[in-house]
Amino acid sequence: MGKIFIKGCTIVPISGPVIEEGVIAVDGDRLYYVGPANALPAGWQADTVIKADDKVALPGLVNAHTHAAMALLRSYADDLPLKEWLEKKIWPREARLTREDIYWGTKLALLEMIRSGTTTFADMYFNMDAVAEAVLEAGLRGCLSQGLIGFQDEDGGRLASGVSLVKEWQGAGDGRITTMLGPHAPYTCPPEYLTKVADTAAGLGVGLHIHLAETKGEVADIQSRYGATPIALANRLGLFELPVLAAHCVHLTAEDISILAEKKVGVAHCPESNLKLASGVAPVKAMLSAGVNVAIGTDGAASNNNLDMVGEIRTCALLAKGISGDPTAVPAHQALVMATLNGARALGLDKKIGTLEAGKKADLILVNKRLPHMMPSHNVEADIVYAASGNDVDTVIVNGKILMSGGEVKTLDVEEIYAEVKKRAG
Ligand SMILES: N[C@@H](CCSC[C@H]1O[C@@H](n2cnc3c(=O)[nH]cnc32)[C@H](O)[C@@H]1O)C(=O)O
Ligand SMILES: [Zn+2]
Repeated sequence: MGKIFIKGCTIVPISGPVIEEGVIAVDGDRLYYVGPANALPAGWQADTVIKADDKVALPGLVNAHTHAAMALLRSYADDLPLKEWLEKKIWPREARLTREDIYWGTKLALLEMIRSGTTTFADMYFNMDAVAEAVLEAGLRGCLSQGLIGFQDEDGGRLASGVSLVKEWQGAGDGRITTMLGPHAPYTCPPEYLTKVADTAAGLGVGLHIHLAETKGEVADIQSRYGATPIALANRLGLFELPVLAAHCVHLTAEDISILAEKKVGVAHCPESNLKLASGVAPVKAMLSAGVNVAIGTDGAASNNNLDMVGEIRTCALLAKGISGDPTAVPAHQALVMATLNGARALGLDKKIGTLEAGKKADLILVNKRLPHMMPSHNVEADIVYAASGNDVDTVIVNGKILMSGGEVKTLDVEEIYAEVKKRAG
């Protein structure tokens, strides 16, 4: 750790206007100064100096919905609707995954995330202690939840392991690991089970990570079983009295949108997964104008099929315009806010991360702008959203530690990960 001085970069702080030729001073795990070069207090000495006049600095990206270990199942089953994809392909394959498979699949995902500028991710899977170990090693930030499928949890063993995850890992890695409980969805968790999970989460002081209103089929099914939309059902059961991170939220009524806004539910919009599974397109413009906190996630690499948040931001912005017929929907700055500050808020981390401001944790990325597709730089936020890709990320810092520089990830052994995942891909 120590002190890092990044000089000469274009800064996109998210919390304010773009700063040209700015500097960032990192002291330990925190941002000490972010601003124009002439304002840094005299006598501030750094251990590491990064010359960044050809770079753009942004807050680290927040991937608000993943199943990281599914990187092992990348391109394992494609071109199917959600129900068939899950029931016929994914769940039978997941039943054969070992704890070690999940550890190595997660390491592959973390490598890909760091490589493309993600510094924080919200993950729902199983064997989450293996995921936590991988997060400790890789150095990024993870908000982890044990996925809970109610009808597979007759004896309560899965809920118990979700509880252990919270008790054993909350705050680990200097606070880099936080936890939630992960009731999978209203179609896999009956109402009594959802209530039980919510009560348990309330007792532990953590939030919930759930899939809601992903497909038309789900909405029809929940409506006919319980006489309410998935959102209204979750509200009726009291889930939204807790902090909730709700993935997808594709098929919504006007009333659903008001509930999401009023209850301050964090929505993880996953545009590419929704497109690929043909689940539909979430009403992002309507949610944002109603004041819903909409963040961006990739979902797992079996339904995306990459974890590149820079690409996901672009898809989000383009799709919102295309579907609404309004080119002003989700402008570039808004798309970046969604992928940083809104993600931080949805994970309950906005006091710590999400913007580049003195006092916040030092989670930031440097993106190369000395590239043909980033020239001549009329508007750097638009360049990032509409022209860049995750490959352009050069440097990643989390909690004041350099995880990648010059495109080289320092905390993970790339060759070892490739060998392990190839071996386990069957
Ligand atoms: N079956 C697990 C718990 C589920 S983890 C989360 C689950 O969500 C599944 N999943 C991945 N993407 C999606 C999606 O888009 N919608 C619904 N489920 C998904 C994923 O395959 C995984 O089975 C156990 O043994 O305890
Ligand atoms: Zn998911």
